[in-house]
Amino acid sequence: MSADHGHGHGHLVSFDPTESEPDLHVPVEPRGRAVRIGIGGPVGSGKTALVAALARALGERLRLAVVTNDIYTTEDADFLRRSAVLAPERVEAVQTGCCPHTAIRDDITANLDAIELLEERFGDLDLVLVESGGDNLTAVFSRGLVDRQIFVVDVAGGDKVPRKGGPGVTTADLLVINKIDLAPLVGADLDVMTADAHRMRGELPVIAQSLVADPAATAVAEWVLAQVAAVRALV
Ligand SMILES: Nc1nc2c(ncn2[C@@H]2O[C@H](COP(=O)(O)OP(=O)(O)OP(=O)(O)O)[C@@H](O)[C@H]2O)c(=O)[nH]1
Repeated sequence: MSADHGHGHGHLVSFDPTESEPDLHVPVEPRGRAVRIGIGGPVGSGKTALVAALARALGERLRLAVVTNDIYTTEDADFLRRSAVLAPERVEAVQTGCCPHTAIRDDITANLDAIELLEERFGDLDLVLVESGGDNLTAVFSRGLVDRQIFVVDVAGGDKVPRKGGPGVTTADLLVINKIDLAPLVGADLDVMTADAHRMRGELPVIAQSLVADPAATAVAEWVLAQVAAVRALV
């Protein structure tokens, strides 16, 4: 439905901000495999930096591996290998060659193959982090690929991002508002961002963080540990 408001065109107004394309895959069985957590969000919001922080925080406590998704390159995997936060062979890159959301939502085969390769290489793994390529606010992971998903937005994208909605912001198991150290520099109102995020998400959690101030992403790392325990408890 479009709303005509007197200046010659209409705006679409009837979208449900939580709506996403149907998930084509059945939720993955938790038995006998690593817990999988997807990390998605717009380009440059800090997904790779968060993966590096989690590897730093949890690498000693969990048997951890990472799958990265890039459209044309293996940039994110190369960054993680160079940053030496985890052994290079613990990082597998998927080159999506198409819109990143397709590879995490519709045709998830390349990501499932990468996870399988890591599981074969390391035997028992506790956790696989799957980083999506940077996409838009509509990109979410299939439940056939991951058990939980984190959506990362950043203050540099503007304080209106949380209230724009989209299934990442509204339905991800955790919303991270990243780069809060930059809020004064870009004129973003953190209180507005956080309040909008809670309004859009109901009971679902929101963490505001700066990886500059806290390179170990302490609050997100704690959330991840709790999710690993929760998924394990289902088995
Ligand atoms: N100031 C500040 N910079 C950050 C923070 N987190 C990440 N960055 C920087 O933001 C830039 C983008 O971070 P990335 O982790 O590469 O972002 P990304 O979401 O993985 O990007 P794509 O994979 O291209 O979508 C890098 O220069 C990071 O160092 C933060 O909390 N504060």
